[in-house]
Amino acid sequence: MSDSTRPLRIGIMGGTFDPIHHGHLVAASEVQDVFNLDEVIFVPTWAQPFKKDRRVSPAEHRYLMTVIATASNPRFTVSRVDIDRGGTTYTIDTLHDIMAEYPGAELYFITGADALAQILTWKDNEEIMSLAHMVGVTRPGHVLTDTGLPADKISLVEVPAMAISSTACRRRVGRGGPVWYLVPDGVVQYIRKYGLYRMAERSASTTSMTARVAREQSLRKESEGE
Ligand SMILES: Nc1ncnc2c1ncn2[C@@H]1O[C@H](COP(=O)(O)OP(=O)(O)OP(=O)(O)O)[C@@H](O)[C@H]1O
Ligand SMILES: O=C(O)c1ccc[n+]([C@@H]2O[C@H](COP(=O)([O-])O)[C@@H](O)[C@H]2O)c1
Repeated sequence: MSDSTRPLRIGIMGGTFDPIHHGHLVAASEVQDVFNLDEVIFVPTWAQPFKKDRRVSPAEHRYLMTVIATASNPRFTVSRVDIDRGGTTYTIDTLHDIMAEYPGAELYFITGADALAQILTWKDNEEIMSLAHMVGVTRPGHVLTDTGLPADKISLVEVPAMAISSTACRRRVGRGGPVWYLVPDGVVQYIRKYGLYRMAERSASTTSMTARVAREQSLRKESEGE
């Protein structure tokens, strides 16, 4: 329950969310509980600086999937600040935008162990840590550590292990596999409705088609005695 005499405590979960999955949701829910956060704001990126060489789904799809996934939790909201600002998504800008919307709030920026390990390479990371408390959460396959980071600015939280990544979800859909129970039901249906992540399937089938045509051509040449 929120205490009106203390500042609002706002969690921020930034992510590419392509698609959002239960690993993101469990992490946010656990941190909300541990720090008694009034709200956790999910902030889909526009262009994450370290993912610029990747194909990423249009921001509106990622935003809508995030809205669908979080709709049932009264403490979860979704912000468009990174999408509407556009350009490269730097967390320092995210924090300034959220601070402008919630003056005086205490900010808690939530990251998985993999993202936390890179934080010293983020733009203006010292200022980031002066504006928000960083909360690193456990993630299967990654070591959660605060080595080299200022102890008073970081907390480490163990969350139920969810061995899920957006990459694995995209690959599953691409090969026609299920993502039920890895992502919320509404997100499964959204992915199907808009045919997201089928490129991998198409390019795989194109590749196998190309290989088959080449094989057929070489067999024909052999039989024609060339
Ligand atoms: N299974 C998980 N458990 C804990 N934290 C997670 C998990 N998946 C993602 N996160 C954290 O959520 C934030 C947003 O992650 P992101 O949207 O990049 O998902 P991802 O699964 O890592 O995506 P991709 O596979 O496309 O790189 C990051 O801080 C990341 O570390
Ligand atoms: O500010 C930076 O330099 C920076 C560099 C890499 C990642 N981030 C942020 O880290 C969050 C998680 O990103 P991602 O791609 O792992 O979902 C997201 O909010 C990104 O904007 C931020």
